[in-house]
Amino acid sequence: MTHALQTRQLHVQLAGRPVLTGIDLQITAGRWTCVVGPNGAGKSTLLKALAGLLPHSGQVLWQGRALESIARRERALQLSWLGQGEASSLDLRVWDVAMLGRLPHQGWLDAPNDQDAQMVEAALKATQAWDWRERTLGELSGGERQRVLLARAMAGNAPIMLMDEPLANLDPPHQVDWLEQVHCLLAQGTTVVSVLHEIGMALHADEIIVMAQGRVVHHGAGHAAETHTAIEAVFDHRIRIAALGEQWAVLPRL
Ligand SMILES: Nc1ncnc2c1ncn2[C@@H]1O[C@H](COP(=O)(O)OP(=O)(O)OP(=O)(O)O)[C@@H](O)[C@H]1O
Repeated sequence: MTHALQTRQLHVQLAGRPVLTGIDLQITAGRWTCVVGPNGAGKSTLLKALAGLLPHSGQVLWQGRALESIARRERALQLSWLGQGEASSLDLRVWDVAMLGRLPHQGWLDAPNDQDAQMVEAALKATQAWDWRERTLGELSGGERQRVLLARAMAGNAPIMLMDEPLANLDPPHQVDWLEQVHCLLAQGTTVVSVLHEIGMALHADEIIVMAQGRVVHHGAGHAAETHTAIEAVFDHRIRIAALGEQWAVLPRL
């Protein structure tokens, strides 16, 4: 089995405080892995460390290679990133924002070519953001902006895609669209890792990493009963995961 991403004894400190402690992970290539856990558990920090965006101790490996040995440009081609609440310039046109996703494919000072334009068009259409291509980001709602940023990440066409709370601000139909976009990415062989608070959506993932207090407390299949038990426990049994046909419902335990 190929591992798209691995960590060995990963530790991260922020402002002198340990935030991730001794994380050993193996993330399977071509599958969707979802990271869940309570606020402050370290999910975003883990995603950033996997992306090489944070100083850390221990090892992060991409396709078996130590992150330090991979040049910046190659990293940008290998991995796309959709961050949480990104401060993109609100004056930029939607088209230009999505085109930023093509930067790693372009030479220094080169204008975008036809292939770049085709990829951007396909990504904006996939997230139903095409009609806004001439508008600026500042003229869009939070959920609409999120769909443009998702298009930017998809336009990069990287084999690994990391997304931190991609469903934030999306209404239910667009959350379902996102799930379908993930399935399209998986069909192309992309490895997807996402942090989600929407547990009902997360349960559709192939694998789930359950975190608490800077540690991984469980890593298992999204459909496995042990995974559901671990999720309920990490949320202090305030939620219950119940089977509903071939899916699951996440219910508040009142
Ligand atoms: N820049 C920072 N400096 C210091 N501490 C930080 C910083 N960023 C995050 N932390 C702390 O690190 C811990 C983990 O934060 P992180 O954002 O990874 O959690 P999370 O699981 O993604 O939370 P949430 O679900 O609320 O988004 C928290 O206790 C947080 O307060």
